[in-house]
Amino acid sequence: MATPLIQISGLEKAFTTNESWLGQWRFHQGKLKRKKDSVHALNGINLTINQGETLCVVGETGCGKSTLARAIMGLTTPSAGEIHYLDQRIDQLNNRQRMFFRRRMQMVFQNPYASLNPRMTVYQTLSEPISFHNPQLSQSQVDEQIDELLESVGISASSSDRYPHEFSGGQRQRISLARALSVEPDFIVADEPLSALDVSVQAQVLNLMMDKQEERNLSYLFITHDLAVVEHFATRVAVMYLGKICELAPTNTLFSSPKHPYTQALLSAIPRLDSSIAQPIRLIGEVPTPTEKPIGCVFQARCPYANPRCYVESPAMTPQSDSSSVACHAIEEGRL
Ligand SMILES: Nc1ncnc2c1ncn2[C@@H]1O[C@H](COP(=O)(O)OP(=O)(O)OP(=O)(O)O)[C@@H](O)[C@H]1O
Repeated sequence: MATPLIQISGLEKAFTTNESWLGQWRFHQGKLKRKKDSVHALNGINLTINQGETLCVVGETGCGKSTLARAIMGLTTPSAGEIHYLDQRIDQLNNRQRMFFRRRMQMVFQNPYASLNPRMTVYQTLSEPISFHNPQLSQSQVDEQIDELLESVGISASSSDRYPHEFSGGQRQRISLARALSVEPDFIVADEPLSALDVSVQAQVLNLMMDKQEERNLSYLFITHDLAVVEHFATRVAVMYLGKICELAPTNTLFSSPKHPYTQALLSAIPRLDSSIAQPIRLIGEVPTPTEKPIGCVFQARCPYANPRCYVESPAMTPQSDSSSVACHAIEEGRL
């Protein structure tokens, strides 16, 4: 039985895009009115991440994947909803209260060069979190941990006095991973950690992450656009569209029988050698702007199965017989 590590319920995030008081005034029907413009990045996310699993989040650009990751890590404050780490609510913590969770939860970013301090050597980058979270360790114990950590991610311990710019992209991402692992977390959020790397290096970093997961029973929230990586790496997959999850399923189930029309379109775009597999599904219609809070199903404008109900009522995530859950009226009504 899977044990939930992170539980997210009703998570919403709206960004105000015209913060300045002056910028909020508009002429509307001959009258001057004040209006804050918002981008609704997350529109009610419910999600559980279990201990030891890799939950991959996929969806097209701007659907809210990074905002979800940042909200979990406390890097952006949600507008509504709750996030729990085991039985502790963590979305309202101040910096001091969050300190314990910084140790338990770490993040690896897309661009390893931007996320490493260029003025710090690898030794300094790693010794800071280790010493901060383990004040009882002597200097020689810290040094020993750094050497072990570097060797474990395939970086020679003798290069610890070098700066980030002296390493390749793949090596820098390994150092970022070593920094995340240095505090022995339970959970790592990885926001497109492979996209800045070339394909052979991607495979090395991915294998390293899988090894570390096995060694330490780590849980990952892994954001990627690469469906081949998802198929290889994920335990479960959450498909997002316009700030909502439209399908959540074990990886095999999702790839063998995608249910939501958006998931079907997304997976049909994967090039396959087998020509008997159906042609890519082309989605028609525009992606609605996230400045308007969606009414009804978020996918309505592009869905070939949309009926009047889809324009007024938001579909709830409904469990299916094969352990997946889908939010779609057409499936619920047996039209798909
Ligand atoms: N700080 C911000 N201020 C205003 N709008 C923002 C901010 N951060 C994100 N957004 C908006 O929120 C929406 C979701 O953005 P987010 O970065 O989470 O998407 P994403 O799915 O991670 O995209 P990508 O795959 O391109 O990284 C987008 O419309 C984006 O423009």
